[in-house]
Amino acid sequence: IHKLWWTPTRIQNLMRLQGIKGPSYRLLYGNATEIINMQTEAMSRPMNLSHDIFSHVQPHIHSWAKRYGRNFLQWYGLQPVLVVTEPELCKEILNNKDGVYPKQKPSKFVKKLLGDGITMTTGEKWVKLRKVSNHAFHGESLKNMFADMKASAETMVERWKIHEGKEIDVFEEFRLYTSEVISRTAFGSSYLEGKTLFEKLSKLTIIIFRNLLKVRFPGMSKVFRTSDEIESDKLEKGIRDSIMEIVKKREKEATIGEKDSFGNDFLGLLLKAHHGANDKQRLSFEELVEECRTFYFAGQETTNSLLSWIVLLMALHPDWQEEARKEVLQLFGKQTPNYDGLAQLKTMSMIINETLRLYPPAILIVRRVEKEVKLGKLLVPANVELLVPTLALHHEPQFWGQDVGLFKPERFSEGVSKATNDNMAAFIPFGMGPRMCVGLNFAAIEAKIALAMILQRYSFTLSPGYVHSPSESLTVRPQHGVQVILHSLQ
Ligand code: HEM
Repeated sequence: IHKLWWTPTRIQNLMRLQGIKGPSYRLLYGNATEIINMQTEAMSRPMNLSHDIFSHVQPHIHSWAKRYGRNFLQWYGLQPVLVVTEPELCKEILNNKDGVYPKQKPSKFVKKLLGDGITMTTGEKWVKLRKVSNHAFHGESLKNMFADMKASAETMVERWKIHEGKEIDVFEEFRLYTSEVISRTAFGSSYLEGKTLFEKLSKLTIIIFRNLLKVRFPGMSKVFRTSDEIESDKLEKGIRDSIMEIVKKREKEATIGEKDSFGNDFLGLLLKAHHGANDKQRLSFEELVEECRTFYFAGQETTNSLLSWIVLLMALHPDWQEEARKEVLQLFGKQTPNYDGLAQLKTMSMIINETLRLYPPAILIVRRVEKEVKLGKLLVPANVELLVPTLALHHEPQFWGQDVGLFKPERFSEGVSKATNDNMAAFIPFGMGPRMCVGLNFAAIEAKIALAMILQRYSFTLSPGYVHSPSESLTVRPQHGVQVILHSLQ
């Protein structure tokens, strides 16, 4: 009774007294059933070709924010979740100056994907992991990865030759491309070598999303295991085995004891940290495997969706497609784009930003309150989760104007701070503060090189077969792919 009724009622009352309303807590399930029903209903309706996707993808947040106000309380089962869309509060949470808003505790399904790796962990362990990935995905290291990205993009556009004049599903194509890029650049491997690993990651992602809101009686898993629990255990083991194979192969190739013998890519750096002499910096084998799993996932899913949405938007807006092509041809002609030149693609950056605003691949950022804390004027009790809904902020007319749902890359013509009126929390596709995306620059270069090479060779129009259905499955992805017709420019 204490856990199921007294605590939720106390928290609900405490928040109501401070003006924070929300859908009422329901015994054991909280608002999980309502959320699932609203999402199922929204997904069952076809969507017209509009970019007003907020009410379609997150109908509960859309409708409850309207009904209860900018900040409201909802319940994932017994877990109270404070949804925060007030920019000042979002900033306070994400900047996390005093370390009072750590990452949420992952559910047992999420743990199978992300473990206690960089995206989930805190404290000294996070500092140690972040140091390795900062080194691997910034500055010179990033420049060194460019040749592999270019080669992967070349392979992709070569493959497209057989689709000239025909329909092509770019979501599927970018899945291969982004898998190839992260395999080659970070792990010195290839998509084919990691094929089963990616397939298992993809299946695990679907299971995780399916179970995010499922409520189970405490201790139930010890008595009865669902088919998803059994399947996810198998997938977790399969992923681990595939990663071990890649790691062992690299270890074998290396001459232990020689400087840099493990290589300078991400896997090489992880192995160096694993075999390193410094106790404090050393990674255990478990930590190494977790990091590989995280980057195989984070490095692929997000950029895959982003590239697909960009192509959709450029197919719908041929004027912007033409502008972007003009810029690429002016800078590179028909030559393969070079690393430094990519930074000068201004129109393309505007298109990327506007796509990230309308279709941010990562739509929720979650933190938790460990001990009672003052957030702005609100007193938030311990164990409440805080949810910063990126999609809601990116689709807020108060920040972006009444044309919020329109694709208008010109918003970003004078940079992000001008586009947001210095309201930093209005545009956070890569998060904000110390936990901001490690792969931001990597993703930007990966996207630009692919788009530049496509624009040099092809124009594209939307296929009549395309069905618009942005759906959430850890990232916002096109449920039925993005089909376009390719027209050769050669
Ligand atoms: C369009 C592409 C991408 C988007 C939209 C994106 C989005 C995000 C967001 C919103 C966060 C912050 C999460 C939070 O604060 O809780 C994040 C963190 C992270 N991202 Fe990305 N990401 C992208 C690409 C990548 C790539 C390519 C990689 C790897 C190469 C990557 C690796 C990570 C990692 C490791 C973190 C955790 C950082 C930490 O907690 O210190 N991401 N990403």
